[in-house]
Amino acid sequence: METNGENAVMCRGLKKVFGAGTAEVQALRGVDLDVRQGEVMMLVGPSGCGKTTLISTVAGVLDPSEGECLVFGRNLNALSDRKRTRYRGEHIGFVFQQFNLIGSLSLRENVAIPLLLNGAGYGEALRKADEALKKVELGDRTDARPASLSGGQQQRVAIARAIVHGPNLIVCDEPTSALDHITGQHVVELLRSVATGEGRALIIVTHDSRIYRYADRIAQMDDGRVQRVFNSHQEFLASERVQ
Ligand SMILES: Nc1ncnc2c1ncn2[C@@H]1O[C@H](COP(=O)(O)OP(=O)(O)OP(=O)(O)O)[C@@H](O)[C@H]1O
Repeated sequence: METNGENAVMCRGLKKVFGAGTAEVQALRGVDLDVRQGEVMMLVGPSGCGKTTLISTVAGVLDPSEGECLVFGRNLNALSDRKRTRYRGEHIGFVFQQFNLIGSLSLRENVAIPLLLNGAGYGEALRKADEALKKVELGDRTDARPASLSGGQQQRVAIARAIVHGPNLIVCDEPTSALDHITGQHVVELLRSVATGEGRALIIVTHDSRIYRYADRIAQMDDGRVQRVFNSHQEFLASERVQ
């Protein structure tokens, strides 16, 4: 993966329209956003302002209606479906509010899924899954089923699954909202430790003010646009107090 020191993510004039006619929704109305390598960028803003649409577009899951988004210098939307799926599978990891684990599979099988989708052999995939589970301190539970774990532990399995293939960009949609305060903090600390560094970046959509302090920068969205980017959580909280 070449990085050349460029931004991890660079969005310019990103627009996304869902539906048509009277059902038309302009979810993104011209987003400009840079995410630097090595940083944790949090996206905040009221419900419906376009946060999930933005990270889905950045991650190449949705096509923008207009504008451009480069991920490590690459325009995913210019790639064929096959190449884009491959790029996503190799370089991007996803963590959601719901852990989305498969109940009938063991933890190690759940975590191995991205590698198997990328074409890895079964044995190698399981070995790497075990390593990822160790990183999230569940190395002693590899054969367990998800239902036997607490919510925080299940989210840690979901993080192991998001990092098992060594992605450069991890996008998270409300990763702590189903967790209690302390567990949520542990989960974000873990995400920070595994997902940042040169050639990497972490984007977290959140409503959870208790985790703002783990952000390097906070982008505030409203009405389909990034209205302002704060250089620290203190700066963001100070602006909230003024309003
Ligand atoms: N697939 C879709 N089809 C039609 N409209 C959609 C679709 N996905 C999102 N929208 C609409 O786009 C707008 C932005 O939605 P989005 O989920 O990105 O907001 P959000 O900021 O993530 O909200 P929340 O914080 O509630 O999750 C909303 O009006 C939503 O109803």
